[in-house]
Amino acid sequence: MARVKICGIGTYEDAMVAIESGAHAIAFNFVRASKRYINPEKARDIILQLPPFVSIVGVFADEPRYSVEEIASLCRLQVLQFHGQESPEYCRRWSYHTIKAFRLADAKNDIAKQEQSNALFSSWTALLEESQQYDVDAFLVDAYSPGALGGTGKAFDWSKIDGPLSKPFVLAGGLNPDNVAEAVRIVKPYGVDVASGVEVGGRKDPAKAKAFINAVHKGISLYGVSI
Ligand SMILES: O=C(O)c1ccccc1N[C@@H]1O[C@H](COP(=O)(O)O)[C@@H](O)[C@H]1O
Repeated sequence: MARVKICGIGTYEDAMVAIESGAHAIAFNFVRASKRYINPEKARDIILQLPPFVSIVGVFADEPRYSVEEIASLCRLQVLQFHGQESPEYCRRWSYHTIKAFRLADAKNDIAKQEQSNALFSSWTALLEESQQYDVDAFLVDAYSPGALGGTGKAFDWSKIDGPLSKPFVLAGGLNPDNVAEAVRIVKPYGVDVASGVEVGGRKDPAKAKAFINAVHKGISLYGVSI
């Protein structure tokens, strides 16, 4: 089945909801502008109480390299997700697994002029071309939502995905228990990532998280192969 990452862990309870539901990875958000931002010390306190065999991911956006290094070491992160305008050079030579996130808008006109960025595209071809510059371990594609870097619960038009990326592909943006089985069937991603879709009142919800992972099981697919 597709790997599942639950993003935006804010409490120990959130983490255990994700883990007990069967998530393969959980993510802590260190993007200061995010409503899911967590202070690194608080994240560390949670992480040190967690059981093994779960990948711990840190989400960053245009954070200076030294600061990412500090947080990754403090929190014993295993994976870094770069969700801003990080360059190919910035994304190289980390001693952690790395994921570069791009955002895909449904149409060119949707993109506000002041938001043009090297991580924001309206065509799969352009995204694919840019991705070739990056030496990372996986790519994540999220929806474009004006004024936000991610975590908005908005999906993009999956039919725009046209051809494989060179590294494992994580689908994100507006996934929830009702649409993720179809998303997995259509897109056949390596993994799926969810924040809003498993929350109630800003906290991870056990029923939604379990329903999400059950639905991923129904969609199946890992690397495009049904297993
Ligand atoms: O979750 C956030 O608040 C966030 C903020 C800034 C960058 C990334 C963020 N989260 C990522 O957004 C996507 C999709 O979230 P959603 O399921 O649509 O709510 C996911 O990749 C998160 O890692």
